[in-house]
Amino acid sequence: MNMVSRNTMTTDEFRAAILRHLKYELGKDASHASVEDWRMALSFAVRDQIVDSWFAATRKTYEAGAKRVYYLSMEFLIGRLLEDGIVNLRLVDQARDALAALGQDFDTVLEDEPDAALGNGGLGRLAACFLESLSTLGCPAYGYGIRYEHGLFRQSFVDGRQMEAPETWLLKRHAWEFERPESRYRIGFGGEVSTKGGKVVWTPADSVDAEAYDTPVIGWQGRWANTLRLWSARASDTPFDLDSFNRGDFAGAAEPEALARTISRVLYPDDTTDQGKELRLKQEYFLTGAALQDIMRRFDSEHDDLGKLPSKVAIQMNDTHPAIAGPELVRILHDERGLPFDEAMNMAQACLSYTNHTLLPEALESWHEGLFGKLLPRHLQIVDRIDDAHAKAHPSRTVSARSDNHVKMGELSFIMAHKVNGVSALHTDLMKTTVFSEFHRLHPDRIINQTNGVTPRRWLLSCNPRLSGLITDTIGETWADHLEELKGLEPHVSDPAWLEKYAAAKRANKVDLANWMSSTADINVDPDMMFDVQIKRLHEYKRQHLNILEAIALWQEIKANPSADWTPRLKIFAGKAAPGYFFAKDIIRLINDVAKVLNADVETRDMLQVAFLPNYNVTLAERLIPAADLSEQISTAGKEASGTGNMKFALNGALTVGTLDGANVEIREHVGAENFFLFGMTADKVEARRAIKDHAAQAIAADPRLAAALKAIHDGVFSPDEPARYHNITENLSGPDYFLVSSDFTDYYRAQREVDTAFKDQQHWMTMAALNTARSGWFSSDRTITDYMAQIWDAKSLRDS
Ligand SMILES: [N-]=[N+]=N[C@]1([C@H](N)O)O[C@H](CO)[C@@H](O)[C@H](O)[C@H]1O
Repeated sequence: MNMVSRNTMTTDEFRAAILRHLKYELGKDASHASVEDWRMALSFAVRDQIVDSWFAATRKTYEAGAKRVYYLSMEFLIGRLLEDGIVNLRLVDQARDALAALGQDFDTVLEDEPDAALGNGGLGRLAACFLESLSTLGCPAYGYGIRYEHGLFRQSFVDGRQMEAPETWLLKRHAWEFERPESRYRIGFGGEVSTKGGKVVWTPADSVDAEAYDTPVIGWQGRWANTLRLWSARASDTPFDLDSFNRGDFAGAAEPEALARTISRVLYPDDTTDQGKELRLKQEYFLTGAALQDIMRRFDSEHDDLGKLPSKVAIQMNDTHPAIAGPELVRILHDERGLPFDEAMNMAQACLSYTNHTLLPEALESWHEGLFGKLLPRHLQIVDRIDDAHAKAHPSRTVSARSDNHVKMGELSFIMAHKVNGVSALHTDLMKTTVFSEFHRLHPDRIINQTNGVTPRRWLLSCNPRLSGLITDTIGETWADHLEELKGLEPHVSDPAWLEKYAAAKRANKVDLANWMSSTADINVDPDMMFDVQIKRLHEYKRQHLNILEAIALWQEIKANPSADWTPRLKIFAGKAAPGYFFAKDIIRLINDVAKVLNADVETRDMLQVAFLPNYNVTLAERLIPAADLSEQISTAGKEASGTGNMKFALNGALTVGTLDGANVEIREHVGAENFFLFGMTADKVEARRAIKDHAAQAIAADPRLAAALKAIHDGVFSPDEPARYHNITENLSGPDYFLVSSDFTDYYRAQREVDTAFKDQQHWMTMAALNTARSGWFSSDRTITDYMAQIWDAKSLRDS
């Protein structure tokens, strides 16, 4: 059996460590300690071991003069870190037993930790999974991001409407960051560009300081740890204006610090939408400028030959948000280090690579030259020279980084990157045939695919201990960082006794979720219902409104045929809408209004219920995914670049009902078409259908169920006190319906009835579920990062050296 080394710390040693930290770090004795005190004491005890690995990894990297990967991202959706540390250090039993010996409940202590919600959705969570895999693989790396005081807003519902409140993770103590006052950089904005002594000099008008906060990121078995360095904004000069204070202008006195801190105050809550706000551009340059100064300082401290830079530094731009890294690195190499412009440009390009995460036009960042030039006058000049150099090298080109008085960040990133990747096979193909088709013609080898992945430590081992226990009992433990070994489960799937255990794990997870829902959200559900789950950001292309439309049609069918052999189903929704995205917020309200009617309907509620759980975040996902039977991945084909929730569900034995979009395509290839409920138009069919003027009306005319469901919404069945409340939705779905909800409805309804039939045969269903788990090993972020290391970064693991 493939065993993994144990953590040698004993429960007694661990208990002593917790007590030592409680006394000397928190100044508390056990009898007066709060749950937060115990959480902090436990965290410090875990952190001790993480810091040991961290120091060892840092030392090894320096001694080897190794190449480092720098992952620049405006988002790192970390979630909680305590359990992640305990699981990666293999200290679960010791922690649980040590706390029990101290009269404390492990789960209660874990529950006390706030989520670090420093991201919007998939892009941010991917960055966090990538850092954990970089550490697990022992690849020297830094994540660079912003230490937002307020992460993604807290969501609640009032009369079914989304309400937003500031997120306040920093109001609670946490043990995972080390302030680094010595790592502080000045970031300039605005001002003048002049030439002095033949050299171009940029003299910023304003500046803020970026101060570093380091969080160690531990890998599997604690064999390596890398650094997540988050920047916090500080006033460059005097943070406090004493003169104003003495004049009694107290607000004025605090203004310098308050203004500076604005830059790292809050995360912009938009997922796949370009905000285009000045503060956002300032945030992007703040992150990138600080990161590049830090990267160059570290390089200079180890190397005195600038020519070595590309062989020691690999910089990944997580979408276009840090795309200013191109002009900034050229500015440093040309203006400050004196390299000729073309040489500086080529060297920068050799260091830089760019990941595109979406094709949605509204998400592709572009800045008006007025704003860009005002904030970054020298960078605008450099962008123009970069664009001119590219035009000179490619006279036939029809694209540029500068057009319609804007700086196009996608085009700039493409020109400044030596490799550009998409995040699923379909998405990468669509990049080559749509938004980047001309660039692909000019640079046929630059676009490559790196299908996303998820870390199996958080998304299986930690969040689903029952299933993980069964897997380990069956194939040993090395699957945790060799996820392809899950294939070893296949021979056991046909063993009824084994399958029984598999089913029991799923059922017990569902019971846990049902208990949690009744205790926290006062929703009482039967764990034998099918748990049908759609959890992701609210967006029309993700089609949560198609899902609720199907629920309404099913409800109407059940009411028409109450005695039919229906499959009891609970539809669970969770997800936030960007505060300014009103159509998405109306979809949330509609789902809550439908839930109110359906859950109160005594004739049908045993057959169909709907629940929208508030404040979706990483921790709620960890609670929902292990308990799911059905995973809703129903986006309009060609719109979801990859998806990563889809991978987490398949890994945890939820069957997918989905379109051939993003990574759904590859999930279906890996798990087998017979273990996937496919529906809907393919990406090429979508374009053709959308070209038909009245495509929605045709679909509605052809499907009475669809017509009846839309009519119920339109007539105010779910909003009797305001019948016209959802006319904007019904008019959209029977009119423009850009995301083809109506045109895909009939096939979706058909697929859902197939799901109902399949779920009745639990033996068959669980067989399909177990095969999903067994065949999802490829979707580990360890595989993804291994490929990035080989095909983009040319970086090596130092873990076992
Ligand atoms: N921005 N962005 N893009 C996304 C997600 N919304 O964060 O990136 C994710 C990570 O690559 C993708 O899985 C997802 O399809 C895509 O829409």
